[in-house]
Amino acid sequence: MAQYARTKGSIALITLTNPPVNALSSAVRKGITETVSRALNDTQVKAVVLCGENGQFCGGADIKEFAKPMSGPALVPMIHAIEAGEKPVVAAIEGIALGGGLELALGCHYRVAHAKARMGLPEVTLGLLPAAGGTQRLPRLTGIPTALELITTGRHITAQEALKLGIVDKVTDGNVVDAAMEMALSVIGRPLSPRRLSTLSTPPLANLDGVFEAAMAQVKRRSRGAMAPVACVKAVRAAAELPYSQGMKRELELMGTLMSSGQAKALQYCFFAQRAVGKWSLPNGAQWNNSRPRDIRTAGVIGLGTMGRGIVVSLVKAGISVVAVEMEEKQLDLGRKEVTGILERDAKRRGVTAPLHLISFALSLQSLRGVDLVIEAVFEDMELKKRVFADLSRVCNQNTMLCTNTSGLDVDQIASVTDRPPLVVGMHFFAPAHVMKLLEVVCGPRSSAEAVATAMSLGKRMGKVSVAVGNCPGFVGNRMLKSYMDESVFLLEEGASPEQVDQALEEFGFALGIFKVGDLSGLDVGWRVRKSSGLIGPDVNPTFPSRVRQGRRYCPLPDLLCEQGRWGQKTGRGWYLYDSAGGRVARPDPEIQRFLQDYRLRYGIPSRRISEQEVVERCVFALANEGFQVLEDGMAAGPEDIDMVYVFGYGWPRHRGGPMFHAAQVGLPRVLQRLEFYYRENPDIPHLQPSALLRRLVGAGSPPIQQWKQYIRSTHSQL
Ligand SMILES: CCCCCCCC(=O)CC(=O)SCCNC(=O)CCNC(=O)[C@H](O)C(C)(C)COP(=O)(O)OP(=O)(O)OC[C@H]1O[C@@H](n2cnc3c(N)ncnc32)[C@H](O)[C@@H]1OP(=O)(O)O
Ligand SMILES: NC(=O)C1=CN([C@@H]2O[C@H](COP(=O)(O)OP(=O)(O)OC[C@H]3O[C@@H](n4cnc5c(N)ncnc54)[C@H](O)[C@@H]3O)[C@@H](O)[C@H]2O)C=CC1
Repeated sequence: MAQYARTKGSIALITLTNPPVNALSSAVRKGITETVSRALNDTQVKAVVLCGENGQFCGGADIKEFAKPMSGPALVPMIHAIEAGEKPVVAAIEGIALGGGLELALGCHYRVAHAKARMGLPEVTLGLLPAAGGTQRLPRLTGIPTALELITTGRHITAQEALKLGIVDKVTDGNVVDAAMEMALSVIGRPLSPRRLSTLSTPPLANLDGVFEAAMAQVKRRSRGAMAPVACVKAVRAAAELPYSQGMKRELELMGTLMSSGQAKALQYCFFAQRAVGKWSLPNGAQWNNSRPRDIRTAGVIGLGTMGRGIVVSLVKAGISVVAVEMEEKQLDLGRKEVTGILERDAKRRGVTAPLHLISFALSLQSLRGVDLVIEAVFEDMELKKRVFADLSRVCNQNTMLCTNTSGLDVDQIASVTDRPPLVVGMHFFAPAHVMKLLEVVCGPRSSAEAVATAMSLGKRMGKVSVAVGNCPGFVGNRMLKSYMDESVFLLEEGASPEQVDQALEEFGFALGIFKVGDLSGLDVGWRVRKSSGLIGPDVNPTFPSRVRQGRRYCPLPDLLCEQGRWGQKTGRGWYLYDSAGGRVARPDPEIQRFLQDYRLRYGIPSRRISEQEVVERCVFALANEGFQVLEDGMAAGPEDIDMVYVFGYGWPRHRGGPMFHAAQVGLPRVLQRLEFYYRENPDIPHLQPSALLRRLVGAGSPPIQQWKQYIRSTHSQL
């Protein structure tokens, strides 16, 4: 899988051939090893050019092989043989040089890149480090601070940046292989020692300790609980302090620990899961590769509140012309100001002009007549949404697709008031919509394949991870979130404090604990939903116990908090105390302690000490348990879909793979046993009752997550 050709008389051209990204599979490594040896031994050959076929240099190690026993030649000696050889080797980098691909290029003596090429060492995102000498060669080339930044973030850089950092020697707009050949011919006979990165010292740096301590503190803050970034800092430190051979030993040691860790497995699972969710299908056989999306050039957004603003920004940044509609002048002005501000700040950061010419603002739905697609983001109120969709049916061209950003209402009911149910889907964004990467595409029973394909592909165009989900209350993400949130407040009733619960969840890896998230999003939002769904308010039978609703345990704590005007950050008080309304720094509030104590006294609930383990298990296993139910109900195509919803929409720690992967990693029998235990203790909490699918999987010997679909008994899958 590496072709060999002799060109221009004295140049050996070695081409990596392993589509689509020329990953370094064992066959490719064997091919490179053999062809490099052939070139070095061929007396006619004076220099070598290494390139990849189909416009891609190399996407790095073959990630699929990580799960298998190692076979074929190892990468490290292969790269070493290139570097140590007595003939100049030039890497011709087109498309990508990532991970092992860039390490291979760093082993070459010269590097020429195409102007559109991208490079990077993204191993950290897979729970690994660049263990083919990347952590040792890059610091010697760029200096320690740059290497630390690139290796700990895994950031891709452009050819221009690579040139500036000295990672490549030349950038060309033309044919990169021709340019590399030209360079190869020009360097024949020049000494190679200064080009062998492993033989160089890292550039001196004052305050080495300070730099590494700051880097370590930064990675620990940025990726709480993740092992790989910490190992990356340690490996680069070895490059700074040890000779190359000992640095390589340290790199290997650290890699060994990471490779066998659950985190690397989780992150690699996420890599493939993220790609798998794009391959959607519907029960009628329509799927990603047989359904054509429409080309969307113009869109309308209705409602310029929290969500509408971010949706407008996302569409405009994808190059789509947008008509933004509000119902009143004041909201329109506020929305216009916010959208313009976000786009201008973003453009300034990137040194480009803000695409403000793509947006127009209006106060009437009539302005949406000619658009290709509309996304509605008005208040979460079924009657209002139905009125808007009925109006849209009348106003818009009969071909216009109509989408709703509802966070949980029945998309089919909304579609039913239109003249075009097949062209209606849910496009459920997450706040802030221009930042969060998740898009749930809600497929109603009458949504056409074309509509689903269009929403999925539009999401991708906006840089989102689009996940197709079924049409049930709360869809996938919010439906599951309910059990997680319920558990967290039940724990407060039983003796925990908001900060104790949050700390346990943040230790687990969540970016923010559940109570901090609540304060951030506004506690009044859920309060309104509970009122409108009849859980609280005048419709509730006053003779019913306060802590029971619809036959199950109910916790009125969030309602009581809202009644006191504690709506979270916006009011300066919620589960925590803030300096002022709109404040961001959460402080524990003694008043909340008293409030919880009084509450427990009033309802005669004994307060007990709750362990961190119980907090995490009850919240996280309840979440996964609902996930099994979502699968059984046919609302998500597979566990990967659920996991990507949580990783990209809810701040789930990626190095734990998502709630379903986490359950598999903990061990399904253990999850089942703990859920059984907690359900025995709390028979009034139905979501702790283990799902039938979980029991079936345990009964079948806990098959790997990739096989779970075979055990789902849904007869009415929506996907
Ligand atoms: C202890 C001993 C020492 C061991 C030494 C370890 C050496 C190391 O240092 C370890 C490594 O190299 S780890 C790998 C580093 N490389 C990466 O992370 C790049 C991963 N790929 C990408 O970012 C995008 O696919 C990319 C940017 C390349 C392309 O993006 P696109 O959006 O254009 O396309 P995708 O849909 O993402 O990809 C197309 C198909 O290619 C598959 N694929 C991509 N990279 C792969 C890779 N590195 N290995 C295996 N498969 C890979 C991808 O799954 C997709 O497949 P299908 O979904 O089936 O089409
Ligand atoms: N806030 C959140 O975190 C999320 C909200 N959603 C959903 O997005 C939708 C909007 O929510 P938010 O943006 O939070 O609400 P919001 O209250 O911030 O904004 C709603 C906007 O719609 C406007 N509006 C109401 N009726 C209208 C009409 N007939 N024509 C034009 N504009 C009208 C209002 O003036 C207001 O500016 C809801 O369905 C909500 O459930 C979805 C995901 C997350």
